Amino acid sequence: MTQIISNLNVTELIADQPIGPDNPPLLFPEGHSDVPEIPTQHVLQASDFAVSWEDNLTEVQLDKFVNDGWIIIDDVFNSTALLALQAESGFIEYRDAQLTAGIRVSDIRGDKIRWITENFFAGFFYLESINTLAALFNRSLFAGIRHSEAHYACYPVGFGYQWHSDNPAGRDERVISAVFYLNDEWAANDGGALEVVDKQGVHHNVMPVANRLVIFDSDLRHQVQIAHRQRYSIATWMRRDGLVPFVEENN
Ligand SMILES: O=C(O)CCC(=O)C(=O)O
Ligand SMILES: [Fe+2]
Repeated sequence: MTQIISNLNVTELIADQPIGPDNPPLLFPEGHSDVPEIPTQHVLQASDFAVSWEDNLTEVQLDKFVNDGWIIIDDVFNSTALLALQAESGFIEYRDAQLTAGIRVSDIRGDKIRWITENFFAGFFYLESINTLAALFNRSLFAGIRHSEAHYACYPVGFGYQWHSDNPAGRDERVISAVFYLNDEWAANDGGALEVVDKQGVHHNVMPVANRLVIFDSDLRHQVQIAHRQRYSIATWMRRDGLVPFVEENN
């Protein structure tokens, strides 16, 4: 099975232009002699993930976040960035998510995950863009975020994630949670909604549709309803503690 094919050291992500669902970004090993020289090809770069967060986080949105604890931003990235994230999410090797060190409880949490490190390509640009969103939350709401972390997640058919908050009891390092969805043409009968209880106690169902970012206070309770179709996302947390270098086990 492919190890990390989006490793920056060994691969280069090249996107044809124009790219579309039938022509996704391509991954080629560095120095690979068979790579075609197509002059219109575009190497993915951080600027492809530039988002004008100020335009999305209007006063109305910020007020809603303060009062209700959650907001949705749709159509977040341009199609190049979205396709690159979708392609990367489909290629990487996932591992079983853990609840506590070494213990897996798939009745509670059925997702398979892969933490995003600098060895990722699209995912790392995503995280950099999220950091500019965090800076905006710091400027406008004094959120006190010092770094962000994120993992790709894949929920197999028949799995969800039971009610929880993203800060385990006695912890408060996670300030804001954000989940970015990657699923084209997700229908209501595919299940897999994120059900979140807002600060007023109202339940909301959020469908995991591509290019949608749902942002919520990490203390809000939420669950992922059982998915009837494979469900892809990037779960993201903006944290108040300093950056801890992420060391991934090589197993
Ligand atoms: O994928 C989602 O909609 C939410 C995932 C979640 O709650 C988590 O990973 O903590
Ligand atoms: Fe969660």
